[in-house]
Amino acid sequence: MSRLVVVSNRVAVPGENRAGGLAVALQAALEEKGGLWFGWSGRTVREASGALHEQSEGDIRFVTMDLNKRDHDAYYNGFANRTLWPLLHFRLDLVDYSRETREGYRRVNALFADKLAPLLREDDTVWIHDYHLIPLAALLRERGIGCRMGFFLHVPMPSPDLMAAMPDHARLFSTLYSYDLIGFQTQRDVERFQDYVRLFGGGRVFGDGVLEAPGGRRLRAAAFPISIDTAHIASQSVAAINKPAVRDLRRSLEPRLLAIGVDRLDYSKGLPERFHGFERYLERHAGERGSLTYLQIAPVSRGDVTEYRQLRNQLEQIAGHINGNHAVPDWTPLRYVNRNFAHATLTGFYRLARLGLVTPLRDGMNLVAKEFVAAQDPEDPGVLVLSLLAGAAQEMKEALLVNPHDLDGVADAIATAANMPKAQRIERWRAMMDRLEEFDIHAWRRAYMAVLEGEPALWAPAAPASA
Ligand SMILES: O=P(O)(O)OC[C@H]1O[C@H](O[C@H]2O[C@H](CO)[C@@H](O)[C@H](O)[C@H]2O)[C@H](O)[C@@H](O)[C@@H]1O
Ligand SMILES: O=c1ccn([C@@H]2O[C@H](COP(=O)(O)OP(=O)(O)O)[C@@H](O)[C@H]2O)c(=O)[nH]1
Repeated sequence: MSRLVVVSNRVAVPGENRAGGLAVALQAALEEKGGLWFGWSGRTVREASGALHEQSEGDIRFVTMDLNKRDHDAYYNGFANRTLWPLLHFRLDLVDYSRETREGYRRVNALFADKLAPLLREDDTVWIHDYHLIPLAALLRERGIGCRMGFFLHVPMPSPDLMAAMPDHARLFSTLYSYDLIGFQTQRDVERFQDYVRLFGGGRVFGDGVLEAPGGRRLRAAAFPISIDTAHIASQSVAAINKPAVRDLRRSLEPRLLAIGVDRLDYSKGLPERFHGFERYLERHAGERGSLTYLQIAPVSRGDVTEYRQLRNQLEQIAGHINGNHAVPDWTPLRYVNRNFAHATLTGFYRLARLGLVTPLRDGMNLVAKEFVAAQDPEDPGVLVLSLLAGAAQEMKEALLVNPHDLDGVADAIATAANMPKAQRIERWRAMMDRLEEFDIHAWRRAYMAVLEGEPALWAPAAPASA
């Protein structure tokens, strides 16, 4: 059996407790089979980039690499998060492109390849993750690595015309042809990538997910919707109810219902729109005022990037405005917390909540939506209000699906969820939970690996027949 080597920018090294679905999901995926996890150490150093650190936990060996400030600025803060992130989230208006950060991105990817290549064995299976590392397979192949290599894109694939708007797009995106399998979150992402290959990428698209690159190399592209460790989260949420932070939250709410949002502080998550939607709920459903408290957990993310700092200021202003207008001496409608919470604690918060608010403007998947469902009490589950524009909406049709730009729609969905009879809540929850139990994070890893390792598997979580 070949060894699994996972490569990602963000690595959940033991003791690390940072928000982000990729690290949470890959940790769960690696726990089952073990392997090597290679990536950035999370440290920016004064010296030259490239020092390696190694540690092990269980069957997982972690090897991480330091980056210096110049490289980190160009690669992570710059090209990854100011060029590719907005582009891939359909935000051409926020794309900041510079040749300098593009070169920094390439330089760091080349360093990843230099440091990783000597650690690889011929029969390894290498699984590279996300937009930070698009050219890595091509760079490894230049260094003589011949083993199977797969890529998984955790974020959306936008329409081809948007991709083609990025200067020099073909130079970057054509490096994807060096992989054997490219995984996407949804079928729509696959289709948009196929359109790009056909229209701008000089390649051909065949049935069954097969693509042909210019020059004749063949590879596959398919959808593998990422998931969560459903059974683990369900049992964690029961135990978490006794954690002091969860008990304190419950005590502070009574007798009011809780609506919860948990998102990195990122413009893709639609937080200003959600706050405004909540305010619209307070106005449109004035009779219910005081019956529900909205807790938004929003740990600061990518705080060195200008757009993220501006978002933080904007949210502070909107939150102040909402509470200033609607709070009464014994009730604050919106609790806005910029702290990162341990995953286990969050499961307890989810279980307390009657509503989960997940309304991104675009999201590759959104694991919080799935975690919220997995953490509910089967006898008295909460209701998920979910954006149509999150990848998760493709599989979670029993949520209350909303367009996050439609503030009245979000307001009314909050009211509907708050008043939904128990029988209907149970019915909707059960359907989503059944699917999450079947297609959990382990099924995701196995399905991807089965295709990458050459044994085609059917991975199509059946969409429910009706909403
Ligand atoms: O590593 P950071 O810059 O701190 O950001 C955290 C992660 O954000 C993004 O997560 C995505 O992956 C999730 C799991 O597949 C998915 O549910 C979500 O929709 C995506 O936004 C990013 O893609 C990761 O690389 C980051 O580590
Ligand atoms: O304070 C926090 C906030 C979030 N998360 C986790 O971060 C992940 C966020 O993943 P998601 O796919 O929803 O979005 P991303 O941040 O990856 O874009 C989820 O597993 C959350 O439980 C966490 O551990 N602590």
